[in-house]
Amino acid sequence: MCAMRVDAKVVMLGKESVGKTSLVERYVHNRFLVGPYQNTIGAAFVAKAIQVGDKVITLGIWDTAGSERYEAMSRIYYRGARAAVVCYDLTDSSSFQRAKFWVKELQNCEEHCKIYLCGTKNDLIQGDRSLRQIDFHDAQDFAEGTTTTVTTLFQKVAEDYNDTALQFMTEETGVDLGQKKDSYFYSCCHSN
Ligand SMILES: Nc1nc2c(ncn2[C@@H]2O[C@H](COP(=O)(O)OP(=O)(O)OP(=O)(O)O)[C@@H](O)[C@H]2O)c(=O)[nH]1
Repeated sequence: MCAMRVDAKVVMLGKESVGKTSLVERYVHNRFLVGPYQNTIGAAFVAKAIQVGDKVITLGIWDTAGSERYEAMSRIYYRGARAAVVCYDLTDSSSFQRAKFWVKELQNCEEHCKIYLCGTKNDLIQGDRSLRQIDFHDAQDFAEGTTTTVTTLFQKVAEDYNDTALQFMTEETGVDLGQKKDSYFYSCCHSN
């Protein structure tokens, strides 16, 4: 058996039932789980290799449980993460409050973790605009850019990781790097 070497740890955070597991399932296995909702207990791990230019970056994705009951455990999973995908349900304003909580916590505790804010269940608001509870501009206040699909979101995570890794290498050799970006946000509006 051959174990996969993980280059970057990625953590999924957000209120329960916002769709973190569905997002990871969609991205890694290209499927949407049907049937009754099953909450994540503790956390689940999956690794995925992504081509970035001529390199292959392997993301190790920790899908945490959203229930506040598991909050202390989620903290263990974000330690040392290079990226956090913080999810909120576009039809649930309380999930946006919870997302803000995680963003603040990551900003305070994980200075090298890049934060990607991700609005989920876009299909529901496409079907009925009145269901939208979080204004695009509210999310934009937290975001520096947008991606539209799950694939582009994780591709961006891998590319940003690659750029930062290169930056650290250059720093060590003492070459001038120009501007340094430590932490910023991306917003993604799809779960497909
Ligand atoms: N309509 C719609 N439903 C979704 C979407 N993503 C997830 N769901 C549904 O929302 C429910 C919760 O999805 P999960 O992916 O299990 O949510 P989670 O954030 O992992 O939940 P926890 O494990 O409790 O933290 C399930 O019934 C999903 O089918 C989406 O994009 N659109």
